[in-house]
Amino acid sequence: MPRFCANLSFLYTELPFLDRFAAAARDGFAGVEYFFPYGHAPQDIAQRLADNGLVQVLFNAPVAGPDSAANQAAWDAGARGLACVPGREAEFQTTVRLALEYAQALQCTQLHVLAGVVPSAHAADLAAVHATYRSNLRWACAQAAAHGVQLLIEPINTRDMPGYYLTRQDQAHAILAEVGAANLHVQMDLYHCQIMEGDVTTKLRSYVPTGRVGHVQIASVPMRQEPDQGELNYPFVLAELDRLAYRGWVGCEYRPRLGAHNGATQAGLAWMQAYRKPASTIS
Ligand SMILES: O=C(O)C(=O)[C@H](O)CO
Ligand SMILES: [Mg+2]
Repeated sequence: MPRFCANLSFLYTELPFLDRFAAAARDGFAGVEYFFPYGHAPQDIAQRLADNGLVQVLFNAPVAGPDSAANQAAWDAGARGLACVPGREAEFQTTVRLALEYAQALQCTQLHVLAGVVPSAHAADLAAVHATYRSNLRWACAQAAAHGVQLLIEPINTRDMPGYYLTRQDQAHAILAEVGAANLHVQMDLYHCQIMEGDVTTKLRSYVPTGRVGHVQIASVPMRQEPDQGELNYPFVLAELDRLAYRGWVGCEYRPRLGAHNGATQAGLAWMQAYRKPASTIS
């Protein structure tokens, strides 16, 4: 039976951020994830988690510096992380330190570290980009291990994030092997995987049994809406995750097709009932 968590950067966006926790709990989610908590004091978020009996499943390290407004402005301007960017290692380290402080306060054991877009100055020198990514991840994994946190890296499709460095599952698992840290795992977003590679079931069969898929996310393809339409057959895919004994969370990272008005997320959640049936009844 999949354990679904609500991505609060995509769901319930008609509500102020701190009110999305209660909405997710009301609709039956046991956990939440989102992009960035940094606009709020960690204790305010911890309170919402506690009030609603929710697990903080994961969030992202900032994509720029330690300042929340600057981070949001950088994200809005297209910044997608620093881990692979040569010359910005010190800034990368400040983002990881801040994220780990939040992880501790939120009792969150997983942190997604975005790879970043390959800077145009380094487009012809991917070896330097790769070496920076590897050494930044090694450093970050050591810091995270001291906090009992698992780091995640996520292959992302280049239609949504042009120039993003990490785009394929095999690339991500090769990085894991190179970095050699036990607390580095892959965030396998099936929406991105289908767009970049397809053959999703075979990829699940290859990688879930390795124990290195730390988190899965879902959305329909190509619309990135509820997982009950589009080219991926989620009843089959989610039953396959059960067959493979995947024990992590499944993040619902989609935009409700009814938009962002009051009730749109809840109205779109009928799909979740189907997955509460025993896997053997889904074909
Ligand atoms: O965009 C995605 O798919 C994600 O999961 C990330 O958190 C991007 O920030
Ligand atoms: Mg994702």
